[in-house]
Amino acid sequence: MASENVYVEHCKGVNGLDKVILREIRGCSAEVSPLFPPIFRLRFLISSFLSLFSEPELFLLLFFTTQILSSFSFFPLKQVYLDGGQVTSWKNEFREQLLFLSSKATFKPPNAIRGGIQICFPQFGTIGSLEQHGFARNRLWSVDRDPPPFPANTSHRAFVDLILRHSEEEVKIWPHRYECRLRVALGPGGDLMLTSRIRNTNTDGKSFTFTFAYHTYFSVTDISEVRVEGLETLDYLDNLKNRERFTEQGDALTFESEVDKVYLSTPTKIAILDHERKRTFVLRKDGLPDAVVWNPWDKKAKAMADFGDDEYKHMLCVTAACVEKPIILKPGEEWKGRLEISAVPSSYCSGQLDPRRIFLSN
Ligand SMILES: O=P(O)(O)OC[C@H]1O[C@H](O)[C@H](O)[C@@H](O)[C@@H]1O
Repeated sequence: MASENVYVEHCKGVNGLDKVILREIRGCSAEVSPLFPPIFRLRFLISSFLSLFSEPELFLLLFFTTQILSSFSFFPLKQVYLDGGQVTSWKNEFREQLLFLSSKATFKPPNAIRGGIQICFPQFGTIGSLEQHGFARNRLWSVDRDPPPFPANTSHRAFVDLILRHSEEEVKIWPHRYECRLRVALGPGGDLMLTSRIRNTNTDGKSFTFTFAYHTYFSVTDISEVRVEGLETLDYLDNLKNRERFTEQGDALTFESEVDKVYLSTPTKIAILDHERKRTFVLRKDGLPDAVVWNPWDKKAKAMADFGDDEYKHMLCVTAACVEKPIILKPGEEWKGRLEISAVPSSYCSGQLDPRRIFLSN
C-alpha cells in the first residue's frame, strides 16, 4: 500500500490490521484502522468454514501466515488510527495522546477495540434485538475512494473516507440494505471531525429505524478532578436504574462513582475540563441530540477483560448520540450526524464556550 500524500498515509498497525494515519503540519495526528487486509478476510472465511470441521491446525497455520505477511510492512507506526471504522488515536502537536486506549485492548477482529472512538450503529446500548452497540464497530470497513461530494473546505487536507455496506450474512440479523459512510478529518489546528452519512438502500420499499453514537473515550489525568459542563439541569435516563428518567442538578458534573447516563436533548456544545492537565475538550455536535456519560469505576473495571483494573481513573466516555428518538429512513433517504472535538487550554473554556463558533465544514 502506498502513501497518498504527507497528510494521509496508509500502513499496517497492530496484528497487521490496515490503518490510516492523518497528519497536520503542526504535528497533530489521528489514526484510523478501517479495514482488514484481504488475507484477513480470507482467514475469516476459511476459519468459519473450518469451524464446521474443527481443524484448528490449519486455522493456526493460516493465522501465522497472516502474521508473517503482515510483518512485511514498509511503513512505521505513527500517531492517528481509525480501526474497524474506529479512531484509535488522536494526538496534539506535542504528541500527547488525547483519547483513552486501554493497555488491555485487543486488536483482534471482530472484537471492538477498547478505547478511541467506536461507531455504534444501527443500535446503541442494549435496546433492540442486536448485540450491544450494534454491529458496525465489529465489521470490516473499507476506504471509500469515491465518496459522494462533501461541502468543500480546502484547508482540510488530512482526511479519509470509510464505508460499510450491508452483507448478505448481516441481512439475516438486520434485514436491511444500507450504506454507512464515515469521514474522519483532522483540521489544521488539530481538531478531529467525524461525519457520518447513512443511506437506506433497501430495494423492497421498506424504511428502517436505527440509533447511532460516536462512543468516545477521552483520556483524563484523574477522573475525580474532572468536570463536565453543558449537561446541567437536563433530563437523563439512568442505565444503572433501569433507564428511569431523572433531572440533573444545576452544577457541572463531577465523578466519584460509576456513572452510565443518557442525557436527552443536549446542547450542541459540551465541555470536559481536566483540571490537573489544565486541558478542556470541547465537543460540538450536529444531528446527535443525546449525550451518554459513562465511567465503569472500580468494580466493573475489574470485570472487563480488555480494561485495566485502575484505568477507570484515566478515562471518561462522553458520547454524542441519537438514542431516545431513533432515526427513521425511507429508501433513498440519507441521515447525517457530525462530531467535532478540540482540545484547548482550560483557561479558554470554563464557562466561556463561544456560542458563535460553528462547525468547520470539510
Ligand atoms: O463494553 P461495551 O459494550 O463497549 O460498552 C461499554 C459501555 O458503553 C456505553 O457507555 C453504555 O452506556 C454502557 O452501558 C456500556 O457499559
